[in-house]
Amino acid sequence: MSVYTKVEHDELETFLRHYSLGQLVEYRGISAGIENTNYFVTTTQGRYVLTLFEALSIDELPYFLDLMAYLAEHGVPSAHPEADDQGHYLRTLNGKPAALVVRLEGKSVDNPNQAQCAALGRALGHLHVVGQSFTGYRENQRGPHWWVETAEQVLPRLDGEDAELLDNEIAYQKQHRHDRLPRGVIHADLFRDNALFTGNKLTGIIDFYYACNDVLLYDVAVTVNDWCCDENGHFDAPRLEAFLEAYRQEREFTDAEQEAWPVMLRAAALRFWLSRLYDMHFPRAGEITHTKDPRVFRRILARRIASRDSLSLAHPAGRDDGGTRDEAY
Ligand SMILES: Nc1ncnc2c1ncn2[C@@H]1O[C@H](COP(=O)(O)OP(=O)(O)OP(=O)(O)O)[C@@H](O)[C@H]1O
Ligand SMILES: N[C@@H](CCO)C(=O)O
Repeated sequence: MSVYTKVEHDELETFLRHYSLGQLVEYRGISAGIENTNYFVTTTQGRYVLTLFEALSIDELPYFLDLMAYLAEHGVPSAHPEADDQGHYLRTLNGKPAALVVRLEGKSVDNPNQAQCAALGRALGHLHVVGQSFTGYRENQRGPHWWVETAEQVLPRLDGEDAELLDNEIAYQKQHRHDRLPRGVIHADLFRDNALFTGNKLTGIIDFYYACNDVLLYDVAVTVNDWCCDENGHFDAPRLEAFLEAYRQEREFTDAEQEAWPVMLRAAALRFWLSRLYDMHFPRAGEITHTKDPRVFRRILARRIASRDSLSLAHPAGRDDGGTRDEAY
């Protein structure tokens, strides 16, 4: 249950007086999510999500809230933040930075179909295109420097094979620079639990709190590693093709991106293997965790290493059998 900061009825009523959103009808805590405290809030005028930010600082938050507003205004299915009577998206509630955003219809999907992958691919392509004109800037806090620092912390806790795989992958990634790849705003955490659907209609992308400016192809790789493969990391060709085809309708991949694809899929797998390893070995005090299994991303990484010669953006179905080489990991 992720309600770290309790909000009483009167506190919420007082808070809502700073907005033109009508009277409070009801509210309840949301159990999903790990980072922040979230409540569903219904007023006489509409339905909203109230987030109390538990870790991000007040200085960091305008980037995310301005980005969410910008994307919602530029045709990316997402939730627009609500401005208060001073025109600000951010206020304070119970000592925590807090924001209200529009509550989207729909639910996340555990087993997305081709049509849902296509809807998401199109939305991500559109986000990457319109994001080019967003003026905010934020470094990726989970980029190569973070990989190296985090690997140093988790390595002593890993067994020999895992430690070797992690060490080798960091060394491999260091040999690859991506200076020629298109960059811009990326979501950076577009997993299945961060998109809502009603049927095959994508009602919105949520949880922009890892968004940053980085390589666009990395965002594509993060997303397909979660949406378009099975639990062993095998790509599902129809879903992968549906995603990439729809993405391409918004933005064509460059030759440099085609070339970098196998490396990028590995980088994306490494990032989430590392964060899950870190969360498992160094749980935050007082956190009621929904700890996610690091082994899923170890398998995905091993699979991407094994199938490196067959991974292609031009022919995504390729040959993802990985031969027998991944047995070595
Ligand atoms: N705008 C929205 N509309 C509808 N539901 C939302 C919206 N924003 C969040 N939710 C719901 O709240 C849940 C938690 O939100 P979110 O994933 O942003 O949590 P978090 O704790 O901020 O992030 P994380 O998942 O990274 O820990 C989501 O799974 C979703 O059910
Ligand atoms: N999407 C992440 C957790 C939140 O950042 C994961 O599945 O490991």
